[in-house]
Order: sequence, then C-alpha cells, then structure tokens
Amino acid sequence: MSGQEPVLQVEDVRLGFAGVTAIDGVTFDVRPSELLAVIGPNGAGKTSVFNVLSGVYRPQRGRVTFLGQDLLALPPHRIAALGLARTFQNVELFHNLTVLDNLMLGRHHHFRYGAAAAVLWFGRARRAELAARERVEEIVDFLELERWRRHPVRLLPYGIQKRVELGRALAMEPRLLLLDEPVAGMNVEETEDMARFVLDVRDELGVPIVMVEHDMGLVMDLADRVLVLDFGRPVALGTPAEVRGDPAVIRAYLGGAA
Ligand SMILES: Nc1ncnc2c1ncn2[C@@H]1O[C@H](COP(=O)(O)OP(=O)(O)OP(=O)(O)O)[C@@H](O)[C@H]1O
Repeated sequence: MSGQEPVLQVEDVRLGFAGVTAIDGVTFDVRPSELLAVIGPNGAGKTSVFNVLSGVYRPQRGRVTFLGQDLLALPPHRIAALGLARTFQNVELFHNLTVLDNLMLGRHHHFRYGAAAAVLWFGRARRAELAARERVEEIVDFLELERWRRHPVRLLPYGIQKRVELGRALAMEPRLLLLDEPVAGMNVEETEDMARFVLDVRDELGVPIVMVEHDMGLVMDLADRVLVLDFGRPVALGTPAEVRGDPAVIRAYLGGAA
C-alpha cells in the first residue's frame, strides 16, 4: 500500500435501531497522519460512528475498510489487534492499578503466549515482558507522566487520568486512534495540555486520529479536516475554514442548539 492511500475508508454506512436511524449515508476517509474531527449537535450520530468503527455495532449497510481489510467482518478484539485503538468519553481505566500497570494492560494483545507458554518458554515470555516495559516507559516520557508512574490512577487529577487513557491507547501501538471527547470536563490548562499531546501523537508518532469533540475552538485549531453530522447524515466534510462558513453547518448548529 502506498503512503498516500487512506488508512480508513467508510462508505455509505447506515446504522439503525428499531425505527431510529443513528447514522445514514456516512462516507469519509482518513489519510495517513491526518486528524479528522467528527462534530455535530447532540444525537447527530458521532458515537455511533465510533461504535461501528470499533465493531461494537454492525451497520445494516455500507463498507468499512481499515488498512485494506474489511472491518465489518471482524469482532471488536480483532479490530483492536489490527491497530485501531479507542479512548472513551468517561475515563475507563483500572482505578486501583498504577499508571504503569494500566499502560502494560494496553499491550496485552501483543503478548503472543498463554499461561502454559509463559511457563514452558520462560525466555520468550520474559523478553516480551521486558520489551513491553521498555515501550511503556517511552510512552510515560512522551506524555510527561513520570511523576505519577507508580501512583494508583484513582489518586490522580482528572486531566492526568485522561492522559493515562491516551497512554494506554498508545501502548496498543495504534495505526489509527479514535478519541472520544478527549477534553470533556477539563479546565483550560488541562485542555491545552491534552491538545499539545494529541498534536504530538499525530506529528511525532505519525498516528492518524479520528476525534469526536464538542469544544469547537479545539476542533478548529487541531483538525486537518472536519466531518459534520446532523440527524445521522453528513452535511459537510472539509477543512476547518471550509466547514466554518458552510451554510448547512450553521443551520445544523442553530437548529440543534438547546
Ligand atoms: N443502542 C442504541 N439504541 C437505540 N438508539 C440508539 C442507540 N445508540 C444510539 N442511538 C440513537 O442514535 C442517534 C445517534 O446517537 P449517538 O449517540 O451516536 O449521537 P452523538 O452524536 O454521539 O450524540 P452526543 O453528542 O449526545 O453524544 C440518537 O438518536 C440515539 O438515540
């Protein structure tokens, strides 16, 4: 595959629940090292897009191709193992475990041995464990988590917990990262820190990102392109400047404002 081919292609996807259409006619792609934001009023279908991509829901129509593979044929754990990692709106970590242990758990699918193999081929298992620890320490450095590395996650400030969640997703060696409202509930300083780390993930690690986010300032600052959904349908797809002035987008937001 050439470097310029899309990492992810979503074509004409429809997902409905007993009479409710969550998304319909959704088509977009994600290019290498691109940050694509998905925005839209409440109920527009943003979370449903993520749930289709990560295999939680099967759409009734459409195609989703990730690195040339048909994602719709795969269960969620196989999709994750292909390198599609996700963070959640709420912090979903093991709160009594340390930062390091949470990050190690992010790597579990890289361990290619079971319990018996761990005993029988101790050398191989041990090498894998050491390599994992090394990679996890690199992520700790990258996200500036050194001073918290041995702290249980439950004792950390909220913004740091969200950063640990990003770290756990990075520990999976993602080839595409789905960020679900990465700055929801954060103060200004935490938001600025997270924005910086998200950009570093794209620019330094070269990992393409799909981000659902309500903070419009952040979206317009960070995104390369923006997909706008309204009532489950795509109403615009373009650069932040293109989307900002689009009458259909303005209508969707004015109509959807509470
Ligand atoms: N499991 C489900 N069962 C029934 N309806 C659902 C389900 N999941 C989503 N929907 C419906 O699909 C539509 C899109 O919801 P979705 O959560 O994807 O929107 P959203 O853009 O993420 O909203 P928000 O910004 O409020 O998180 C809504 O009408 C929602 O009620």
